[in-house]
Amino acid sequence: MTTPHDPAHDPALLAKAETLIEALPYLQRYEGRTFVVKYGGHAMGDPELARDFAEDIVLLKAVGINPVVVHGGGPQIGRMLKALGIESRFVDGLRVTDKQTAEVAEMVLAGAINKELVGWIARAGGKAIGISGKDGGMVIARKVQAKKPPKAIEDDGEPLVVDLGFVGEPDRIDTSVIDTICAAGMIPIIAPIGVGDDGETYNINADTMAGSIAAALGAARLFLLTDVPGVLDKDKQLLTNLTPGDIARLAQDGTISGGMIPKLETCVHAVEAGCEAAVVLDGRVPHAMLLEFFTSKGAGTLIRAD
Ligand SMILES: Nc1ncnc2c1ncn2[C@@H]1O[C@H](COP(=O)(O)OP(=O)(O)O)[C@@H](O)[C@H]1O
Ligand SMILES: CC(=O)N[C@@H](CCC(=O)OP(=O)(O)O)C(=O)O
Repeated sequence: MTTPHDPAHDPALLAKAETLIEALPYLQRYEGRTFVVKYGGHAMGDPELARDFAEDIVLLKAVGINPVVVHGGGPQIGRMLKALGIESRFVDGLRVTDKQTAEVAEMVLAGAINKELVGWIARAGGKAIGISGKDGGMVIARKVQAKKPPKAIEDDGEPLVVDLGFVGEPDRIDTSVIDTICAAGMIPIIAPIGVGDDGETYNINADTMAGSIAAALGAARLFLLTDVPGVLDKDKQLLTNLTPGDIARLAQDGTISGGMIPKLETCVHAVEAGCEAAVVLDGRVPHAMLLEFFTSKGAGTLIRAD
């Protein structure tokens, strides 16, 4: 004989219901708002994580939030350049981009990766439109000049200005293309490529692109998915809340370094220019974004203006 299953006393089912109820105030507060999510090239290698990511994005859309995805693809560009016998060189974390490299970057970002992500969203039951910053004249880029680190300072004491070639940063953003896609019930997937006033194609760092788009949209959140649990202190403990002032101190005392510096500069720019808050979180954790957003515990590091 079997005992009939009693859902009212099943602890696992009750826990699921509690999790949904815990999400209710967040759903009410953010309905109709925009979340910009940067999905980095490192996180894309694992198909299970890509599937989880797509499900999270489709869930956000289903509950009335407008997700806007900006993706990277640095490792994938590097592999394609290598296969073509072209060397990759980085200065200040930015890829030195000659004409041929710009063509490869556009092919990999706006072609292969962009359409792969559109496919993942479709498999999760959503509708995505894949575009780059060039489409609809959305992102007009200006050329970036990099300064080499202090050790490269020349004899006359002046930092050596390096010509990065066709590396850009957003100068002007027309958000009407994004608004149109969102209003049609679809999810924009954006490759970090822009066009200059000179008509040239510019390769834009994906964090920078996401931050500028979040600021232009006045997004409720900018999520930057990376390969660490968030910003860590000198004892490797997670710093859960930071302001631009805290970030300046952490940069000065050397707590943050490498790729985390431009990433946090992007967050500071975004929160000071109209985005409500930015979050650096671990893209290797399944459903990290949902945990951060829909539970009271949160995850990762939240950055708000002072
Ligand atoms: N204080 C810090 N906390 C966390 N990560 C840090 C810190 N300082 C430097 N980092 C480095 O920043 C890296 C994240 O930046 P980056 O490699 O540019 O990420 P992504 O490729 O995901 O854009 C981490 O993998 C880590 O090595
Ligand atoms: C100018 C510049 O460096 N552009 C980046 C664009 C891709 C990117 O940023 O990808 P991830 O987020 O995966 O690193 C590049 O060429 O690698």
